[in-house]
Amino acid sequence: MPTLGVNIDHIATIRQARRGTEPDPVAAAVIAELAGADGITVHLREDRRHIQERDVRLLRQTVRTRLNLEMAATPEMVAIALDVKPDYITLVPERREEITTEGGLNVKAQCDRLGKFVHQLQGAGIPVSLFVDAETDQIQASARTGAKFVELHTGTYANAKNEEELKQELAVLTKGGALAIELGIRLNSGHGLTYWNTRAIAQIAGMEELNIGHSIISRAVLVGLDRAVREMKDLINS
Ligand SMILES: CC(=O)[C@@H](O)[C@H](O)COP(=O)(O)O
Ligand SMILES: NCC(=O)COP(=O)(O)O
Repeated sequence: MPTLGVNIDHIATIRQARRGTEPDPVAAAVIAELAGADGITVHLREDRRHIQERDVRLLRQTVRTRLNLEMAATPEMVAIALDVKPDYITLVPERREEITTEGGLNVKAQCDRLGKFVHQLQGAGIPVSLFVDAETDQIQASARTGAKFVELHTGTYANAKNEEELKQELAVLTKGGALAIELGIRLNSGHGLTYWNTRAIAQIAGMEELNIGHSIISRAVLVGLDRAVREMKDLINS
């Protein structure tokens, strides 16, 4: 069964709404690890809309499991990564205007450029994963870059409108996963996974890690609200 990487970007999104200090993603990472997370994932976006460089540097010191740094393939981000040295890096596409990551990298169109980043990062001892759609040509191109992992983008599967679409997308991911394994690439998946759609993805042969954030943090807000309100009432009444 795959391991679970908990993406804590969404904790930082709440903090950045007030540009304040809470909730602190570093504290969230500790709680996630104590609850059994096998890894912590953060996406340091170029526009710094949620996770900040400060978070990544502190997490490097505090995370006891694995720190997965998601980032765009740019010289600025590579310099940060080489300095921080996360346990692994996931290269992802970024568009400033997007609300969240909308699809996988076009590795086929930028095989040489991405290959250079992969070579530089893996040469420094940091395994690289490429966030890709489960398409044959993208997975084949990923293999040509020398990246050790791919992370299959599960967003289209997560957005399926009915059972038939869900089945179709699951078949696409299963086929893509099999191709990655056949080509000797290790397999992760993530994006949009929830308490309802994750099990089937966890059962794909060779799946090593699922990176899940939004659904876990959304649930945490709801299951934690009762206690938070009670604590404030107690404080007021004390
Ligand atoms: C690459 C990916 O699927 C996730 O990391 C996702 O992008 C989380 O970051 P955002 O919440 O900024 O989209
Ligand atoms: N790479 C996917 C990830 O880290 C989490 O995505 P989401 O669960 O927040 O959609």
